[in-house]
Amino acid sequence: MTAHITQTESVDAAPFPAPRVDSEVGPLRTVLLHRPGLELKRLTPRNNDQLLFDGVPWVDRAQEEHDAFAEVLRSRGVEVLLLADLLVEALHDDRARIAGIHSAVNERRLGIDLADALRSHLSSCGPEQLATALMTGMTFEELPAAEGASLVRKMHHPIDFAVDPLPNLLFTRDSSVWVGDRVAITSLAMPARDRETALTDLIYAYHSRFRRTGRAYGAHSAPVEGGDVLLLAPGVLAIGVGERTTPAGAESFARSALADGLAHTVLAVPITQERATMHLDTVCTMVDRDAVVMYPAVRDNLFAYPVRSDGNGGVLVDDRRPFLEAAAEAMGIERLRVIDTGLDPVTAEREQWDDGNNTLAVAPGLVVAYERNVETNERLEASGIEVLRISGSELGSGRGGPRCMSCPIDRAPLA
Ligand SMILES: NC(=O)NCCC[C@H](N)C(=O)O
Repeated sequence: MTAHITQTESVDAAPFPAPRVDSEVGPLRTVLLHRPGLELKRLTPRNNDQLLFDGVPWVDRAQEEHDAFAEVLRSRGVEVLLLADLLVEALHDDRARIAGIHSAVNERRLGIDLADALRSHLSSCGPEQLATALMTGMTFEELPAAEGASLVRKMHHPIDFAVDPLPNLLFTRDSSVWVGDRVAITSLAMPARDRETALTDLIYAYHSRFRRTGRAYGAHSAPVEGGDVLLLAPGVLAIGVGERTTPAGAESFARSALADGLAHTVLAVPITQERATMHLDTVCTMVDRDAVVMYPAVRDNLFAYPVRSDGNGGVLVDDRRPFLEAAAEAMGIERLRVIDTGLDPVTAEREQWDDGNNTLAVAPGLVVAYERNVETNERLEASGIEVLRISGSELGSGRGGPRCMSCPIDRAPLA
């Protein structure tokens, strides 16, 4: 599990206004994306399952699709920050370098000698080369030649990973999440993604842009992934509990958000523990102030445990209730509108698998969605939602859509 970095207390005048995110749909001003890079070229039919991809993507095309996604956002006035750029910039700080190297060198895998050698190799790298190693990983044959005598190295296959690649960096949604003016570094459940948070942690700790950003959640280790956290309205969070976020993760995230005054109500929402529904945002995302797009198969059996503060640093947990009812009440609205993703169960299941429900709101009633989910998009439009279509034939092989591939850093408040 990643150790969280204690944030520096620097009070340098920041050239950027303090960012914040209070909702899912407030006009998007700044977003963090990751343009897929060489780490995707590490995927093979032998390792793709373990690395959480459902196939082996055509990397050049995935990059083109991602560039088009970023361009759609820019064309709507959104500032796009790229994770690799932030990482390189942060790695100019020696403390960030130490943290990055520490996260990459696995002594259990490498043994003492090779771990030492790798540490000194990475220490000699410039910020760009180090960032590439941290994201792309290293095979044993890519280690510097000087370690040729290591038994560990001799006994590994040359293309085994000495440092694992991080192909799921593409899904920036999961490794950090903003609530109000604070950022939470999450705790990722799957070993293939564990190290991603070491990178978001060091970016938010050491990149000059985030020097004044406070932390939410703190150094908790119970799994919570950003794809499970929905900011339904200012002060109202929903947290999916399923394959990734655990009950303990939801409880500690809720406790922390309530104690910090970042939320008044947290809805813990059980979801089926399987790959197709790995996060809450695979079955439900907000498309307007009072509307969600939702997989019809879960519509009537999605429940929520409302969690509130007891006023004494503890929490009160209510009995479970239908999610839509509990959400509307906590949001202070009469009804949360639901746009179904197709009535025919086979189409609905196909489009859910292809992230039809995983939309990214650019503003109330304006979302980015994969073009392939034809029926879902038509239904959204029939309900008055404007859909910006992007292609995702290659991007989608990692099983994530526009919301998964984006971490909003700044949204304007809802009027
Ligand atoms: N929020 C999301 O649903 N993120 C998608 C993550 C996909 C990634 N391949 C994973 O299995 O974790």
